[in-house]
Amino acid sequence: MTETPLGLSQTPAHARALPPLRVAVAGLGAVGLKIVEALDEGLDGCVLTAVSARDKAAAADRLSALTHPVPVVDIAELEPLADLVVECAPAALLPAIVEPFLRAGKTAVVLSSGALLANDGLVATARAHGGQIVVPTGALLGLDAVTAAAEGEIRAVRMVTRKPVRGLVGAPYLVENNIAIEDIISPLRIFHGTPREAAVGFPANLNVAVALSLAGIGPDRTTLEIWADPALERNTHRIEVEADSATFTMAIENIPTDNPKTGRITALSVLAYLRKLRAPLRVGS
Ligand SMILES: NC(=O)C1=CN([C@@H]2O[C@H](COP(=O)(O)OP(=O)(O)OC[C@H]3O[C@@H](n4cnc5c(N)ncnc54)[C@H](OP(=O)(O)O)[C@@H]3O)[C@@H](O)[C@H]2O)C=CC1
Ligand SMILES: O=C([O-])CC(=O)C(=O)O
Repeated sequence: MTETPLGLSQTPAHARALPPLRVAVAGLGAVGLKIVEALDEGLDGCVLTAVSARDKAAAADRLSALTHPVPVVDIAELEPLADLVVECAPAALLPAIVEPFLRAGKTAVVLSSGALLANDGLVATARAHGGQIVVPTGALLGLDAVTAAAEGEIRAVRMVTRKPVRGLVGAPYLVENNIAIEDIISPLRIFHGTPREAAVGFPANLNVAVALSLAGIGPDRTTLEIWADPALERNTHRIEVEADSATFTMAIENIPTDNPKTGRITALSVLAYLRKLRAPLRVGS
């Protein structure tokens, strides 16, 4: 971690006094493995206590270098082992991972945020049991500003996503609409609609658009364009917000992980969130 001006990377006294937050990670791909490795190296106030993976033998292999080994268990076995779960698995597994934690009044950090729209009963579950669903900023930026603007009136939120072809190939929307992008030689707009529609058509690509919509004016009023660009190496998102408090434009170019759909900053966003939970000074909301 970069040393901060106020020494935030040092373990604060009160974090040492509180029992560490027990963290489970569900899914050991591009996001999950990075989070697991960082927790194993040590993150103030948190301790990794369990992970879940599709192939337990392969997971044990991937985790063999950990200093503090943890059990690899089925999704259904995670909840008793942790206070908080980080969901970073395929979107279809979202309810199975998150619901037990919410029912126990615990926290679920959700990366497959697009799947929240088809599973919106989870919010009622969280409310009924005192649990909390956290959608981190993930591969995006500026959700603090969008939620602040939403305390006033937001008139419009527009997002334009441009991705390398390899990060989009195979998306259900492209398959269903016979849109071939493998051989394009110039940028092609492949989608214009809402985050709600994109969550169905691009379930592994546009979690960020749903997160933005949940922060602002919702998945039906936010507008979204998706472009496939053969010249791009990075997933790029440009966002414009018009509100009664401010007008702002934000842009991010995400360096991909081994998974071309997922930017490196995604896992770091979760680590930053976890670090803030027990920090004596919290910057950003
Ligand atoms: N909110 C945001 O900003 C972002 C969200 N995402 C989303 O986060 C999620 C994780 O992304 P990423 O890490 O890149 O995805 P990966 O595909 O790299 O990893 C997903 C992992 O989940 C594992 N998995 C599959 N089935 C199970 C199971 N039954 N139990 C436990 N684990 C299982 C897979 O195992 P195996 O490899 O063996 O199949 C794989 O290791 C995705 O839904 C992605 O769309 C991604 C980027 C940004
Ligand atoms: O939306 C996602 O799930 C991932 C994404 O665009 C990115 O990493 O830039």
